[in-house]
Amino acid sequence: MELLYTYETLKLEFPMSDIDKADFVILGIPFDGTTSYKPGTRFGPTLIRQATLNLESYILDYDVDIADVKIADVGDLAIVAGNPLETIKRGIETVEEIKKINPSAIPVVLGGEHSMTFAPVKALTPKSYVVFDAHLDLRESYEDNPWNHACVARRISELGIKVAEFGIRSGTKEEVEYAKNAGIPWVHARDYTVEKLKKIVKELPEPVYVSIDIDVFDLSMVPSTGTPEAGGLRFWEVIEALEWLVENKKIVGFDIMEVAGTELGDITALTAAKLLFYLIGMLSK
Ligand SMILES: N=C(N)NCCCCNCCCN
Ligand SMILES: [Mn+2]
Ligand SMILES: [Mn+2]
Repeated sequence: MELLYTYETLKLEFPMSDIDKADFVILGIPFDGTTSYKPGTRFGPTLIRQATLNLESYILDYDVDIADVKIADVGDLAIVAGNPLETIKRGIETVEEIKKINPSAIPVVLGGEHSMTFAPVKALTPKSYVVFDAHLDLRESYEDNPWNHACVARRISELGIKVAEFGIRSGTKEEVEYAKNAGIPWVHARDYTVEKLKKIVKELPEPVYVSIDIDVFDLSMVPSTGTPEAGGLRFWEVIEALEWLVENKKIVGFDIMEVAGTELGDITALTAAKLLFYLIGMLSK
């Protein structure tokens, strides 16, 4: 089924479901028009899908086989090159189309730069936004653009959605001030513990949208990303947090953003593909 603004792309290797029968609907948003350091996150959706070919579909520790999960993949959004706001508008319309066809499906967005997260969040209207990221993303504007990827959490906060951030190790004094005044809790990567996450997240209203900026992981695991930062979280630390989140909060959607790269089999895409399987797996258990 073709939606207004999407086109067919590489699919996962096992049979995919139709949107109306799916539990998860994958949408790629290959936009990297505002990336400020390393380019290439436009290739993220394709690189992540291709990296899943390397993985067993059976998740040992969950006893869940992703191949048995009803997943639809609508392909990638037809972006508007260089225009984040127009692309976001198309993204909002597309996620709304998906929910109209199948209100119970969980949209899964593969980025593309983090500014695109505004689209599923605006379409799904969660009460809370939990983000794993190296960056606060609370700038008012960056490089003369309020829709820059460094501003996405601020645009979401301005919708009245409760924001909580984990794995942070980059931001400006102004962003820290904004977080304080807006009541946005955030945990620095060096101080992170799952107990601190639980204490903050358990107070958040539901439903929750979960966003993973792949640069939350340590640089060694994700060298191909828009703005890489050393000192990140470990893979199983984030999985442990997500498992608790999924167990304790209603999740309306999630995304994996800022995966860049130019080569098939890039380790950043492999990290993202494993994360994608684990997220779908834990939500399917
Ligand atoms: N959310 C983000 N990815 N933020 C990145 C902002 C750009 C940081 N570069 C600072 C440049 C100063 N030399
Ligand atoms: Mn980000
Ligand atoms: Mn980031």
